[in-house]
Amino acid sequence: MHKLATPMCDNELGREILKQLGALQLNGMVPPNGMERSLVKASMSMQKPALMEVHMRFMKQFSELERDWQLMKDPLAAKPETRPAKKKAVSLEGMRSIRLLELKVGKRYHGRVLHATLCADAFFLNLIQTMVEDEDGYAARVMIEDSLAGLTSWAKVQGRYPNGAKIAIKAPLLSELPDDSVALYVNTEDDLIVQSDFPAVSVEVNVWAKLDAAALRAEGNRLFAKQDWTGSIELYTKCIQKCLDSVRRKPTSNKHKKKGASENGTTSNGKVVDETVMLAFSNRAAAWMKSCHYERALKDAHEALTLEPHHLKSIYRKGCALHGMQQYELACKCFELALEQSPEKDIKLALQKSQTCDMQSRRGVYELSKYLVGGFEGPLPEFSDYVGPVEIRSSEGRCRRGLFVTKDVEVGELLLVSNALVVVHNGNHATGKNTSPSGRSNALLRDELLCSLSNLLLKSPKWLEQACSLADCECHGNTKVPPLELFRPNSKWTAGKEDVVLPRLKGVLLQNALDESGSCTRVLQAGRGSQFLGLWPLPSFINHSCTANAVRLHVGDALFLHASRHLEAGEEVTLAYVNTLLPKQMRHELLEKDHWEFTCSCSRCDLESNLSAPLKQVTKRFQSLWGWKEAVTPGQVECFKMAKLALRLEHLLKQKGLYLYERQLVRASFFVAYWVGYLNIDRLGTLCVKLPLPDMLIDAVTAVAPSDTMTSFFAGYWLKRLEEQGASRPVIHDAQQRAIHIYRCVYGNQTSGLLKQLLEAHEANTIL
Ligand SMILES: C[S@@+](CC[C@H](N)C(=O)[O-])C[C@H]1O[C@@H](n2cnc3c(N)ncnc32)[C@H](O)[C@@H]1O
Repeated sequence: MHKLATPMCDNELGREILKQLGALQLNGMVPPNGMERSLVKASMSMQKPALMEVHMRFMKQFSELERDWQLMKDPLAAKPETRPAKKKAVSLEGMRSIRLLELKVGKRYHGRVLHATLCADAFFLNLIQTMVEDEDGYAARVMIEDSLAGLTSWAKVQGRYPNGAKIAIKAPLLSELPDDSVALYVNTEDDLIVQSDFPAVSVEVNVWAKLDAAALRAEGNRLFAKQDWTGSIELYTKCIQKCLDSVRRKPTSNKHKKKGASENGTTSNGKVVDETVMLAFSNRAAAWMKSCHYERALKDAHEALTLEPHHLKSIYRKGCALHGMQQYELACKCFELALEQSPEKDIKLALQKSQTCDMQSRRGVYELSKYLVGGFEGPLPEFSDYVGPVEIRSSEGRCRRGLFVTKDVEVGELLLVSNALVVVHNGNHATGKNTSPSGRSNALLRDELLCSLSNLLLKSPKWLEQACSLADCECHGNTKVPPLELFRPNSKWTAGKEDVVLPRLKGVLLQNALDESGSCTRVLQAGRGSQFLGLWPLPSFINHSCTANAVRLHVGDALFLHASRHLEAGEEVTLAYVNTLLPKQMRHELLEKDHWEFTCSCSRCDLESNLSAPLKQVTKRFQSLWGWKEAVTPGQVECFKMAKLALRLEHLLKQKGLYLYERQLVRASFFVAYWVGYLNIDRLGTLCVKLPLPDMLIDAVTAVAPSDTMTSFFAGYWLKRLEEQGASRPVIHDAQQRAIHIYRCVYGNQTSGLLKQLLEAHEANTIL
């Protein structure tokens, strides 16, 4: 039964209505359970169509409810009431605009105003609820808390907040609701101003109208110094507009305009029309840069240079914008040009950075050693993207597209490097194009990621096109193979006409966002939370396999993809989306839980399906014992049971007469059962003697997941054990070579010395 919350209203009539509504509920005349929940759920993602649909359904039911009640009480009272006259002394003076998508959950925006249109009929339960749409077409649910006094019926509420009315929300706050959803919260009615109450935008215009162009630029500089990039951009824009308006008004300026006017109305004939406008363009370029709008920064730097070709800061800013767009070669040229004018340290450093990135993106050579040893400490570096010997191609079956190698590739060879479009961390620090620190649940991480992504895509047509090229949940026919140029630094790429809607973006994230889990994932992130969720464009084309052949190594926001096996030219590159050292049924459950929306039918899954009934029983037993999997030292009884299960499996494998490779695949699925036996060899005695040698298990897990943490951990453990037992030198040498090979699968083509160092560091931490 749907339950109405306690009303916020102390009005007699309001209480009466709610009491009557309560009575109606008992007669079954209530919105179905979950209706309100669907509304808030829909509002979380600001998907206008979904939000509207639930809102309308709710509205309809609510209005029927109220009409029934009115008719019951007094048939005449059912007529809509007129809007109560309500005059307020309101002012929006000095407040700057903000858009819905710019709002962050939990942050109140003082001094900002959200201009919007009511796009649904308002209604109320314990507070007034309605929907607004901002000028970008994004919609949100609004909850007006302190608003019931004098508005005790649906008709009155609608009269006060009529559909289509323009409103302004002062100091907006996107607030989290108890069920993890978000809504725009307005604490008092005074913060929500309906248009007829105020002379809309004109107040704001008047404030700035009083200032001349130089004062507007100075005001922009002041906001820039306060790191208010959006605010400074607004003021530089007003300054530019003012200058251009005055130029247009002067008859002499029209002559300039005819000769070589750019689209902004400035001249490109080398003569400086107005220093103020040039500086405003240049400063706005800096502000765009700071908010990661690199294309816009480039355009403004270009405008400034059209007016003053030798303006040092504009040349430097143009270089920075090009660097941000991964046009490293062109960026270097700008910095070299700037250095000819002034040997400033900042310019030298910028040149060095662009040269390094240029080299990395062309040759795929990265210096990772200092992040691999030394506990991954130190500041996070910037790595450029790199597209190695890979291509995107149509893939068979349900996979649509996939990533394939274009030549034979050896173990450890770097296939690509990709920086996150967006990433959110469940921990402390975060950097990158668009990252945000938090301490949130998985669902909220996803929402935060969606919010960051939708903001980011407004900033660059290239990022937008990259996101649009990815698959979404509904398989909306996205089988087009995008050109690799879209992902390659320094490439010539021209923007298409991509557009994206939020529901599709949500689908894109569900299908492509990667986290820290999976058998072929290693994370090196100094000082960050270990949990993250992000979107890396090119790696999003890699399909899943339960015997994957590549590994992703996360260093900061960069994802390094290495081959973890030898690959032949034309072979598909695969990653394990989930932990693959588990039985088929558990792998499939994990894939399903992670919203991947496919059932893996790789040869390993097929093999396990073919072993059907007997393997099913072992799996069931394994799952029931799996509860204590994380415990390093489970009780002796559990260890005994697990080890016995491994023996039962060995018996089954013998009976079925499988090939060695097939046996390895199945053993790897029950890795934990063997592992517990080996770890407790001293406690379990004769039982463990019957288990196959640990070398066989290492081979099995290497065959399935050469880069899994467990694989390298186990190889390191066994090496240490052999040394302690005083095994012969050749035996220890072989174990060491095998462990180093496994480390190469994980960390890529590092020197043998470095891999040995890593192995020793690992051994020191091994629990024995
Ligand atoms: C990260 S995308 C991989 C690229 C995707 N195939 C494409 O065309 O863009 C993940 C989606 O690819 C599909 N996929 C990945 N691996 C698969 C597999 N082994 N079998 C079937 N579909 C798979 C699923 O639809 C999955 O949700």
